[in-house]
Amino acid sequence: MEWNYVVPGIPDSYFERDEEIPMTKEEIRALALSKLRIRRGDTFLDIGCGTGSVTIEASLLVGNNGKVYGIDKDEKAITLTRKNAEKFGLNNIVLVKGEAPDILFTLDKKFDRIFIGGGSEKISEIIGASWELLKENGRIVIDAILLETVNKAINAMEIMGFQNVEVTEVIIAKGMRTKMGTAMLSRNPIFIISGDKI
Ligand SMILES: C[S@@+](CC[C@H](N)C(=O)[O-])C[C@H]1O[C@@H](n2cnc3c(N)ncnc32)[C@H](O)[C@@H]1O
Repeated sequence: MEWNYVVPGIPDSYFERDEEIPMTKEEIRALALSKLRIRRGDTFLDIGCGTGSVTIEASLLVGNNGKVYGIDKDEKAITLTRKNAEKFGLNNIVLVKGEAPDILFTLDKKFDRIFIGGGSEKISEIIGASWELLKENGRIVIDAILLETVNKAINAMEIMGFQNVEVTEVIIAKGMRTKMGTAMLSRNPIFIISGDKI
């Protein structure tokens, strides 16, 4: 599979899927990647890589001089992400099966950018660990569905000392053709939380 465009937002249909494994959908993914402000050569950590769509896009954005680490507690998610990495012909990706936050301390690596797409039950601890793993001037982005996760994430980010903490709520509606015309179907709201380690 080829993606030669310089902007993120690979169509969802380009990815191998498994009905048991969730995926960050293309519009939300494009926004989250934009908030991450990824640079060529960055070292990127994707916590809860799921289907691998964020891992794949980050891999393309950091390029051959960069590196992407994908973590998931579910072996099936790791296998699916690997399949997608192969489908897109990417070789700057390292996949590790394990549960955050514990697995994060075994990586022995510092990161320029961290994305948290899973792990809502332990979000405070995962944000704490991410602070330790982020380089100076590193940036974190968290996708959340639950209000409780947003609340915990903001508190944890403030306690750790993240700067420029911002919360964006996104509600995507997609057009669906009906006999009468095009009806808009809303998806559930997603919160995108971002901050800097300065
Ligand atoms: C919404 S999905 C992420 C989708 C992914 N961003 C993508 O683009 O395909 C969340 C993932 O986080 C994983 N997860 C949840 N809690 C975790 C934890 N504590 N440590 C590691 N992975 C976790 C789940 O197994 C699931 O695959």
